[in-house]
Amino acid sequence: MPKVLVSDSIDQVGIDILSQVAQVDVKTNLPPEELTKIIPEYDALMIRSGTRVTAEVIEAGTQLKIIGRAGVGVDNVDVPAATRRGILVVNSPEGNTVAAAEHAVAMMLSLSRYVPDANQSVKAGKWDRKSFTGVEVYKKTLGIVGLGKIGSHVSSIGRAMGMRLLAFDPYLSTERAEQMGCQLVELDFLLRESDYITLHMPKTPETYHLINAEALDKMKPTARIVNCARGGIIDEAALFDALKQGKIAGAALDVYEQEPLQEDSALRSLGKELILTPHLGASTEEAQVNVAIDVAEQIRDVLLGLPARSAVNIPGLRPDVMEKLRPYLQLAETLGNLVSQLAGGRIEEFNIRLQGDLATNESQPIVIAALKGLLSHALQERVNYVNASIEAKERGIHVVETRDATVKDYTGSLLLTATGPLGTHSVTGALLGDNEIRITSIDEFPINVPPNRYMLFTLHRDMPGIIGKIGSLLGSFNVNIASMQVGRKIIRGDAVMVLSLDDPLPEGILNEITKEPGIRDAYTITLPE
Ligand SMILES: NC(=O)c1ccc[n+]([C@@H]2O[C@H](COP(=O)([O-])OP(=O)(O)OC[C@H]3O[C@@H](n4cnc5c(N)ncnc54)[C@H](O)[C@@H]3O)[C@@H](O)[C@H]2O)c1
Ligand SMILES: O=C(O)CC[C@@H](O)C(=O)O
Repeated sequence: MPKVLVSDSIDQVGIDILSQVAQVDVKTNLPPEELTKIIPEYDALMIRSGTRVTAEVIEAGTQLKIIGRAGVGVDNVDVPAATRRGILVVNSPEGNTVAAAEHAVAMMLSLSRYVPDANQSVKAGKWDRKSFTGVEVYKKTLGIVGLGKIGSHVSSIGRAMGMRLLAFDPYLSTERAEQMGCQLVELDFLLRESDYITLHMPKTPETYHLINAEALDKMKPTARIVNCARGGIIDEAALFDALKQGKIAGAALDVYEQEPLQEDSALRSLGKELILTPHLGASTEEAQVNVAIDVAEQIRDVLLGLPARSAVNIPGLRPDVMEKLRPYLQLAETLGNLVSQLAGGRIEEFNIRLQGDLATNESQPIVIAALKGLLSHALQERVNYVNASIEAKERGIHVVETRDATVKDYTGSLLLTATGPLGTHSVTGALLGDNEIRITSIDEFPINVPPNRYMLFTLHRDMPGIIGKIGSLLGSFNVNIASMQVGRKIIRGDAVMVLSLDDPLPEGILNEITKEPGIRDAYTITLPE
């Protein structure tokens, strides 16, 4: 019988499902070295947010076939390490949406009426009504940052409470936001206008410390902010200062830069202007049943040799089909991610062209992988091989799929074209003999470069000296160039330059590059590791 380790507390309904096919051991609060020691015995691991599944744990898990996260975020799992070992990582992208949204609203109302402090005061034997005069949310402006599943649910509750709704989401169309009764605005406007701000986006390099001292300075002195998304999106030190100095009226946090929150965190010393909960967003009976069923069923199915329905890293395909398609799925995801960044993220139209040997009906998973790549910059681990098409549809992206078997440059190639705020951009890619990914054209300019974590693309006039200028400019910002290639159609016409960089591009440098004579446009790209 296979063995499953459950290392965080999950609802009994999940244990019952797993017990149908496996021996289930529940061992919570394991120190990391103990987990690494016992993991070789197990075929599956089921966790919540408490267990850190590091590359070391994955390396030690020689029998592991699947890691199930009873919840959405897989930021506590080293997913690339699992993928390298062929271990499925599954989650429950929607099981706790309502719970998290309701917790954010509860925080907003508690902040407005000082419910936690008033309760403590009465329990301490007092009858103090004066200290707890609150404010109403009716007719106030609610700024939602990240209008995905949870943000949308918060918007419908906000609307029902008579609030004016603003939203900032760089990956969502104005039409989709309007359908939810929200006015899509820039972040600056939202920060300045909102009485309440609630955060519902993933933690990414882009959103890390998005709410810093500068952002807090822009908020009204009467504004209140709620973070039930991920720790690190708000700079906690800056928030402490802003609350202490009365720059904003209040904040409520469910998530922290470090969890559990350090015992000596300065945040614990603040008064009724700050409400803290211990990552309770998903802690409802209903959500815990939903996520436990969602994930336990997937672990059970995989142990029975069936596909998983919500795999974050590998689609649920038959192993032989998967073996053949795996390099193409990687190609499609990488190109999808790249073209979405070139087009500016908020994609309106997406064209997927399967060429050469890929122009068959068996290539459908490649189309899905391209969509997953397209959305992954915005949605991170919440987009998977199952929901990618639905997510694209719900975001109003017009997807066109074509096949052309006559293109013979490579055995099979993929041409992706996306239209977004930065215009229409295209990228072609193929696999070399040893399944190495190559980007073979950008905006129809022929190139031949492997994808890299950090890349810079320029569209420029092909003229002497331009490459040297960009090289020196990057050097002056201490950015090391790993490789460089130019693609052009005619000599001294337009050209693209593709630079693979060892370091991310520092802020402001893109502006400097576009100011150089001859440079028409420049784009910076970050691909997953
Ligand atoms: N506190 C909890 O217990 C709890 C429970 C569930 C989810 N969460 C967290 O809540 C957050 C939202 O989850 P969801 O299920 O709604 O995700 P989702 O993927 O459905 O929505 C996320 C939204 O954020 C947007 N986004 C991406 N980058 C952005 C940026 N830079 N600025 C603004 N918006 C951006 C995306 O376009 C998307 O619309 C996640 O961080 C998730 O991990 C927390
Ligand atoms: O309670 C949990 O397991 C964390 C929930 C939440 O942060 C998630 O990512 O699903």
